[in-house]
Amino acid sequence: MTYRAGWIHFTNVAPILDSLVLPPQVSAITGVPTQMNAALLSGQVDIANISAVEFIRNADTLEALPDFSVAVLGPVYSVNLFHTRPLQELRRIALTAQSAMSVALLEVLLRGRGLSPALERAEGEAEDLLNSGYDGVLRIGDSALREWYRVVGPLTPERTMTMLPDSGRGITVTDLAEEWFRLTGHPFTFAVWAYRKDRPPPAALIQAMRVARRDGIGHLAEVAQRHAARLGLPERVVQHYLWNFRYHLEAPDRLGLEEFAAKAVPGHAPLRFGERPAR
Ligand SMILES: C=C(O[C@@H]1C=C(C(=O)O)C=C[C@H]1O)C(=O)O
Repeated sequence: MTYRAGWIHFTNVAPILDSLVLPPQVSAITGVPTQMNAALLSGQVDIANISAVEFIRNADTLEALPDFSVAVLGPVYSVNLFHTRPLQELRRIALTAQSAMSVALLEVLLRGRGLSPALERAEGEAEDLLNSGYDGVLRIGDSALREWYRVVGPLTPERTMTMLPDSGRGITVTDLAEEWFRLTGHPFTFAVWAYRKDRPPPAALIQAMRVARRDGIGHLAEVAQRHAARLGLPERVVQHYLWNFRYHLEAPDRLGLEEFAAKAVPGHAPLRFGERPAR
């Protein structure tokens, strides 16, 4: 019987997925986070790299691979709130329907500051939405990375990624993972590779994913070059963006995940992970 995978194939997982050779009898589909979350929860696929909040919400039926994550310590560059007034004055924020995780994180961060602006789903470019009645726009993934760079770039030899300002063109960019770090001192884990407890992945798939990740991280400059061309961004931006991710769900990433779970989904079932690979 075929084992079905669902991949959120944003650039941030290119170092794992680009060189992945699926074992025989494993098939894969791709989509944005909310599509892959739904595909896993409905049983359309058996494993997917899903929004960590959906893993937490469904902890009674799901388990996650113990050594795969999309996490960061500090800024992520691609989960951004673009806004035209100070955070405490925001009245109307446009959310993206692609994302479950960033919406849950935004809610936690707003609640922590005692803020309650209206949150509405609306698609489109951040700048267009900011010109049409919204004072905040939440965007994720490749388009958020591109819009961030359009607002705060360009990079010069004197201005590296971490030195870029947080505003430009009258727009401030609040990086939600950096806000999380300021609040907790922990990494933020955006995605885990989850599967239904009764449908664990074949060992050959996990092995192939580990080989692909090693290969991707070992050839990060080439991965960055390929995707920079596709995204229309400088190679240096994409390379920094990619090396900044934590792909191994290490102890700090789990700590961040557990802390987020306690804040966002109080009373959730215990989070379950498959066995750790031998060291
Ligand atoms: C950091 C990101 O991570 C992704 C964001 C997700 C979400 O917001 O639901 C889900 C999976 C992650 O891979 C991003 O795409 O910008």
